[in-house]
Amino acid sequence: MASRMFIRSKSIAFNTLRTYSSSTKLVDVSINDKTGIATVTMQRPPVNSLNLELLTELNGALQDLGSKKIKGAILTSSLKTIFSAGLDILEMYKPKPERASAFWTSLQDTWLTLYSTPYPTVAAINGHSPAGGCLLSLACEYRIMVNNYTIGLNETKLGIVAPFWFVASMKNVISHRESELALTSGRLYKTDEALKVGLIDETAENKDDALAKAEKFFARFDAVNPIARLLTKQELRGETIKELEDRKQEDLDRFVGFLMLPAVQKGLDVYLQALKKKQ
Ligand SMILES: CCCCCCCC/C=C/CC(=O)SCCNC(=O)CCNC(=O)[C@H](O)C(C)(C)COP(=O)(O)OP(=O)(O)OC[C@H]1O[C@@H](n2cnc3c(N)ncnc32)[C@H](O)[C@@H]1OP(=O)(O)O
Repeated sequence: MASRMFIRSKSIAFNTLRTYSSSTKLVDVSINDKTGIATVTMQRPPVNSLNLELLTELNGALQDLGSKKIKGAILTSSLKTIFSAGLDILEMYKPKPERASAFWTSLQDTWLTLYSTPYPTVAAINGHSPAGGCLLSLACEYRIMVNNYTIGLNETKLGIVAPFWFVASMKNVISHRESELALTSGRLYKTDEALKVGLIDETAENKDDALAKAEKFFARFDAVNPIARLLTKQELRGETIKELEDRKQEDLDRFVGFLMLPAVQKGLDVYLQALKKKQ
């Protein structure tokens, strides 16, 4: 983990700022050359559900930013009412074991990259953000959420269990007690409720407001030594990162084994049917 961060901290010092824009099919990255702020936009309609391809592109984009001199990165969505619907349930429903392994590994890797970025990160949560969507935002350093949406780790509502690093991500942001209440009941918080428990840091009127507030958050570091900032982040996050790095294979085996259980497949089937019937 230490090497993950140190390599990137060197790149902060040696690269120069330049205008940058890159768009893959599922992720758009742009760097504002005046502010030095990168905006990473997930764009997988209809709901930005996280499949193998989106996660692979997102991880690549976040890693690339580690070699550029940026002031910070904002993670957001191109969709009007959804940040991310979480993991693509179709990746878990009747999966081929090899695809399920690649999918889960890409989620682990994306979380590891985002949780340990050398640059500051803000989630501009411009829509609903259940489960894996909430996980992505929890991996950022700061969360700004547009009013009247929902966020939370609702895994138990799908009959599945949030892995230890999902739980740790939440416990590192809100209290142990609130995490227990939230996770066991699969609670989705409305924006104002999320603010009250500290799951998000600020609310916003709309996406533009969220982006403007993110810029102000990054300005907090103008007078802070970037290496001191990074080492402090590493100190605070290192233990959680190391636990997943040490238990990555065990976590993968559990995930694939869990998906193969008939009761889990039945639960996902019921949940998917309910989602489709909603219309
Ligand atoms: C011990 C180790 C065990 C490990 C266990 C595994 C742990 C893994 C943890 C999982 C975390 C997850 O992320 S699971 C995903 C959880 N996500 C949700 O519960 C969200 C479900 N979706 C919604 O609530 C809503 O779609 C929405 C609020 C996000 C948006 O609502 P809206 O009304 O705008 O859109 P629709 O509901 O009509 O959806 C449009 C379209 O998208 C399909 N859809 C929605 N969400 C997902 C999804 N997560 N994956 C795949 N597909 C999704 C929905 O069915 C609609 O499809 P159709 O147009 O075909 O009907």
